[in-house]
Amino acid sequence: MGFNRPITIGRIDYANVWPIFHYAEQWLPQDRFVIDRRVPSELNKALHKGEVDITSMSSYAYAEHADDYIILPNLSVSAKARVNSILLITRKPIETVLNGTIALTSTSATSVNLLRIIMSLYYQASPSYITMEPSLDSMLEQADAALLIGDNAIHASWESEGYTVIDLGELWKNWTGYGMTFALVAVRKTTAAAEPEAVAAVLHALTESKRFSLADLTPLINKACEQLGGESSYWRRYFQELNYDFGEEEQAGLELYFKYAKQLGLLNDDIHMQFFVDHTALQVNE
Ligand SMILES: C=C(O[C@@H]1C=C(C(=O)O)C=C[C@H]1O)C(=O)O
Repeated sequence: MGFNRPITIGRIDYANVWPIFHYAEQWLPQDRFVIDRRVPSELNKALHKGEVDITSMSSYAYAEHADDYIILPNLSVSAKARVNSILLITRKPIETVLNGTIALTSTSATSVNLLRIIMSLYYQASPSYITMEPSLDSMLEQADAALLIGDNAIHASWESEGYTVIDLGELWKNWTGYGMTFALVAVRKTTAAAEPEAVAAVLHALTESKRFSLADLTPLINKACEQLGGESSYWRRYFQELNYDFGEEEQAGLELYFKYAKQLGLLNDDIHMQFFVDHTALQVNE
């Protein structure tokens, strides 16, 4: 029983998902699929409310409603170490920050909770937190440090002379030995049941887009320089240091994050990740 309407796909409105979406958008027919671009925190809510059917989203927000969602396999926004766009930025000594106030971007779910985990379990500190729109200057007027993600973090890092900048992907790697998965692509269970072929088509388009993008980063790098500024060498390294897979290694890192989040009361339940299986790919030979 299919939907009598187009399938809505949520696209994170940051450069970090470009490899997964760049080509896919052109390949998915517009009469069947609608792309909705928003920041992660808005897409997280939209999936929960059913305003989007399939979306790139915060891995933390997936976990909050894991029973209602299914993960599209081997797609993510992860980092093996440095992520370059999830940054705690301050002008003050770290001791002041640990005992002070941190402004958190309103656009994130994974990274704000990663920071809480790092503060509690790594630094054994309990700073105060306030949530704000992502603007470094106003955040640092009201707090001792700011957590930014995505394009806002990238732009802030280009203007960060004289600031201390902590890359949370790098800190997580040095602390735990694991990589970190910040975003996943998930589908509502009801959509996967009603529209398995459409979901399989989206999975195929995103997987092929990732493959094409990573085989030749130049078109994405040119687009990033044009739309977001910066040097092509920056963007080449940015896309190369991100990791778009979600295999055993990435799952192990994310499972540790979920475990710490539960330990701190940031998640209620143990998470059992469920993956979409593309039955349309199974050929029956008679
Ligand atoms: C690598 C990133 O990963 C992301 C971080 C997210 C979060 O903190 O909730 C959500 C999606 C991604 O945008 C980034 O934002 O730069």
